[in-house]
Amino acid sequence: MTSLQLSAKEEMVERFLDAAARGDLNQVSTMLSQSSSLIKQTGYSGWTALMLGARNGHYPVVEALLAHGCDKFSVNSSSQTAYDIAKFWGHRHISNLLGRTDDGSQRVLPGADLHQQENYFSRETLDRLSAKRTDKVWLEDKQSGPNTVYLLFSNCSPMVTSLQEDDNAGGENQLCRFRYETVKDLLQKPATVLIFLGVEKRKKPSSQTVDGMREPPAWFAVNTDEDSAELLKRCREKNCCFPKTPNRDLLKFSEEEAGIVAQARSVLAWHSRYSFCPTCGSSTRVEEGGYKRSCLNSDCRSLKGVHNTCYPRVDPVVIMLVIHPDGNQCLLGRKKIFPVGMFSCLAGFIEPGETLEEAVRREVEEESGVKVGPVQYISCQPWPMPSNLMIGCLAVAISTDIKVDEKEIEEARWFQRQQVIDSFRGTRPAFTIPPRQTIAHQLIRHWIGMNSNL
Ligand SMILES: NC(=O)C1=CN([C@@H]2O[C@H](COP(=O)(O)OP(=O)(O)OC[C@H]3O[C@@H](n4cnc5c(N)ncnc54)[C@H](O)[C@@H]3O)[C@@H](O)[C@H]2O)C=CC1
Ligand SMILES: [Mg+2]
Ligand SMILES: [Mg+2]
Ligand SMILES: [Mg+2]
Ligand SMILES: [Zn+2]
Repeated sequence: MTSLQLSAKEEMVERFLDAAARGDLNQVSTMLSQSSSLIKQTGYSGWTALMLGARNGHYPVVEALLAHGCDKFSVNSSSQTAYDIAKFWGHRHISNLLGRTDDGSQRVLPGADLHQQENYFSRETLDRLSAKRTDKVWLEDKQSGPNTVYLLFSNCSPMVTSLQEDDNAGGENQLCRFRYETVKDLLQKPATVLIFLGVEKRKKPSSQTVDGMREPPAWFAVNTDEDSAELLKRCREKNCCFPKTPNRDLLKFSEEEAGIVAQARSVLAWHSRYSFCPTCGSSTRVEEGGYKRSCLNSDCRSLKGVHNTCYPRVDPVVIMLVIHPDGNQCLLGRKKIFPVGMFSCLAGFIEPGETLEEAVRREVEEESGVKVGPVQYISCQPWPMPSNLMIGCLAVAISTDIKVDEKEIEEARWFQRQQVIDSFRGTRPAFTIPPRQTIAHQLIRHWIGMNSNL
């Protein structure tokens, strides 16, 4: 396409991108002051100004774009961020700048790659204030506070409002929020479980108003055995519901709400499964803002010393993308229950007395027959179904013959890097990639972004 065929706007975007690629800081700054939206535009190459500045080693341009608040996590069509590009081309000073976390911790851990992937269910919107869980007076005061927020759960599913897709950034479900007056009768019922989730994290001090002087709102989750139709009557909005496909619907929240749901649902699921003392079978009492169950039998061993049976459990699971020794293929598998055509990373529960590296090697060999050498941790994800912690790793295979364990896996296959890229793009997909909310999706994306030939 010649420049004559470009619209005025497209032409401006191309001039801006060209300035960033050439390292013309003056022109980049001038154009940004005229039109700030240029910062997120991509040209025909699918690259942003930040990516082009990073590709060509223009530190001042990258610095200026970051100062203007550009999104350093946006990716090009090969799923690479500006950081990946700078690192690949050996512009260390730029990859260090792009990889820097806000607290400057990269300087404390030199050489560490601190550009951590944020996974769905991982965002901490609330400050858990765990020290307040034993402060009964403070907790009771918070329960009836005028700005306290309650979430209602039935059978460990949250009550939600279903939104049209564009109503809410990234989410189709929104948690229904209640005040004390609407739920206070429920709190009196013996079967109700109340969890203190935390208080809202303070926003930056710049937005200080009269409101800013108040204590941040506390959040609680309530699970009751009241009939779900009765619970819905408390809600004045028309389209509130308890989702019919609870697990799938947990993937439809905004990032902020997903983190809260992960916390609440895992703790509530623990209560629903551990109502009696695991040590002696007696009844238990809920304590510490819903974070402890103490045995009511005064002779019980669980009351002496610290017993992990009194606290909510987390089950660690390793999930790994196994890379072929040639570096250009990855191993994916499918379970019978997966949607048709979907392949995902292999995964498995860590067993007692096992390191995460050994768990990766054992699970991969059990499920696919492939032997694994080096293992590298990448990122993790709370997975509240009911309370797993998915520990995401890359692993390098040292053998390649596949022999699946048919009890666990229907099929496992090596996929070429190009097949994976095509599947991300949706062009001639060889298989379906798991949804973006899963750490499996993010691990596959990470590998694609890591060692591509730009
Ligand atoms: N977020 C994500 O991207 C993904 C999440 N997952 C989650 O990881 C979990 C584990 O993966 P699998 O391949 O099923 O594990 P797996 O390969 O260890 O096999 C599951 C079997 O392990 C046994 N097991 C051992 N400890 C267990 C425990 N604490 N809880 C339940 N079963 C236990 C059971 O016999 C179960 O049938 C799944 O339940 C799934 O929810 C799995 C894949 C992707
Ligand atoms: Mg498995
Ligand atoms: Mg297994
Ligand atoms: Mg297993
Ligand atoms: Zn007991």
